[in-house]
Parts: sequence; structure tokens; C-alpha cells
Amino acid sequence: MSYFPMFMDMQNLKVLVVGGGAIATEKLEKLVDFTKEITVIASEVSVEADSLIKNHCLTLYQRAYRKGDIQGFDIVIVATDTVDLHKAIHEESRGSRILVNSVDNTDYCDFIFPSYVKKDDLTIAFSTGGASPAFAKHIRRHFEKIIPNSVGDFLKKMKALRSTMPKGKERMKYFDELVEEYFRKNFK
Ligand SMILES: C[C@@]1(CC(=O)O)C2=NC(=C\c3[nH]c(c(CCC(=O)O)c3CC(=O)O)Cc3[nH]c(c(CC(=O)O)c3CCC(=O)O)/C=C3\N/C(=C\2)[C@@H](CCC(=O)O)[C@]3(C)CC(=O)O)/[C@H]1CCC(=O)O
Ligand SMILES: NC(=O)c1ccc[n+]([C@@H]2O[C@H](COP(=O)([O-])OP(=O)(O)OC[C@H]3O[C@@H](n4cnc5c(N)ncnc54)[C@H](O)[C@@H]3O)[C@@H](O)[C@H]2O)c1
Repeated sequence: MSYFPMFMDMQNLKVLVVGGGAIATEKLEKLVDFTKEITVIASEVSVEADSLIKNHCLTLYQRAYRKGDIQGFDIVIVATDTVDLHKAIHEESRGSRILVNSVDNTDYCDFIFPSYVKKDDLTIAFSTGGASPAFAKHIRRHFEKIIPNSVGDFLKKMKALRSTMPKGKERMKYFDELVEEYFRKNFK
């Protein structure tokens, strides 16, 4: 089965990132926009990972992963170069509600990271289900170029209208017309 695309409120979720190298840094760069409840356990921490950890006041344990470390976390991202650890942590998490992402092997993933464009309230996420992360990156770049900068202001306006106008068929029709007009003017 394929992955269900879901937008999740992560603010109160506790996230553990195992590993402090290049890929852990890429994952951390994204995660810090969605929750500050992030702990990193890594034998070695790169300069880039270390500055992210410091700048965002994340918790760091500089040591190797120990069995049991995943307890108390909601989400665990395994981003190490120790291949066996990905399988071991995934197995350890079974029977719990902890969701695991392994950057090394989709067999050990409950969820995978999408590539995404985020402009204010608009988020467009892309995934190939692991078939080609490079493709996900390039289609993200393509969309980044075609999304107008005005989209944030337009969505703000729509949000305000939604909170002031009474719900119903008339409102639905009006909103559809406004969005259609926005598309006519801003997309080719
Ligand atoms: C989208 C993105 C988001 C992010 O990382 O946040 C992301 N990978 C990105 C880039 C990227 N990753 C890789 C390359 C090299 C080219 C290539 O292999 O295609 C490039 C391109 C580059 O860096 O230029 C190598 C790679 N990736 C994975 C493996 C292991 C494996 O395949 O088993 C290997 C082999 C490692 C090796 O060979 O040693 C696995 C995963 N990578 C995923 C996400 C998940 C599936 C996403 C999907 O397809 O839907 C998944 C399954 C798990 C996960 O990471 O959650 C981010 C783009 C961000 C952006 O720029 O927008
Ligand atoms: N998902 C992706 O997008 C993607 C892209 C490229 C590579 N990868 C894969 O990601 C993995 C990591 O790559 P990298 O470039 O970040 O490697 P790296 O060498 O830069 O970093 C590895 C990190 O894991 C830590 N580590 C290793 N064993 C540990 C343990 N037992 N406990 C705690 N920390 C431990 C190291 O100290 C280091 O911080 C590779 O296996 C690679 O195949 C994934």
C-alpha cells in the first residue's frame, strides 16, 4: 500500500532524531519549523547540526543510541550510517504508538518525508513513495518557480472572508469565483 499524505500539527509532539550528520541536519532544518520538542542522540555531531541544535535550543545527547531511548517520544527519525540500527529501532518500536522514519530504508518507515513548497498558508507536498527522491526534489523546484508570491496575501483575504461570511451555498459559489479569477490572473 502507498503512503497517505497528511498535514499534521506537530507542536506538541516529541521528536527524537538519531544521528547528527548531513541527513540528520536536512531533517532537522525542516522539523524546527513545526516543533521545538526535538531531541538529538548522536555519537558525532556535525558543525551544521550543532549550530541548528544551539540556535533552536534543542536537546542533545552526544553518545551512541541505547535500547530504550525511543521511549516517551511520538516520532523517531533514524538518520545514521549504522545500517543495522535502522532495523533495530524499527523493531523496538513495534507494539508502541511511536512512528518511525528511517532515512535509509522504506521497509523501516511508518512515514516518509515529502519534498515541499511552503509559501505562507500554502503547502504543496510531493512524494514518489521512495521511488525517486531526486524526482521529488525536481518537481518541488518546478512548482517553487510557478507559485506567485501574491498567494500569501490572497489566502489571507480568503481566510478573513471565510470567518466573516455566513456558511452556505452562496458563499461556496462566491469563493469559487474569487479563486477562479485569481487563477486566471496568476497562472498560465
Ligand atoms: C524529498 C526529500 C525530503 C527530505 O529529505 O526532507 C527526501 N529525500 C530527499 C533528497 C534525496 N534523497 C536521496 C537523494 C539522492 C538521489 C536519489 O536517490 O534519488 C536525494 C536528492 C538530493 O539530495 O539531491 C537519497 C535517498 N533518499 C532515501 C534513500 C534511502 C532509500 O532509497 O532506501 C536514499 C538513498 C541513499 C543512498 O543512495 O545512499 C530515502 C528517502 N528520501 C526521502 C525524502 C523519502 C522518500 C521521498 C519520496 O521519494 O517521496 C525517503 C524514502 C525516506 C525519508 O528520508 O523520509 C529530499 C528532497 C528535498 C528537496 O530538495 O525538496
Ligand atoms: N533519506 C535521504 O534523503 C537520504 C539521502 C542521502 C543519504 N541517505 C542515507 O542516510 C544515511 C546517513 O547519511 P549521512 O550523510 O547523514 O551520514 P553521516 O556520516 O554524515 O552521519 C551519520 C551520523 O550517524 C551517527 N551515528 C552512527 N551510528 C550511531 C549510533 N549507533 N548512535 C547514534 N548516532 C550514530 C554518526 O555519529 C553521525 O552523526 C546513510 O545511510 C545514507 O544512505 C538518506
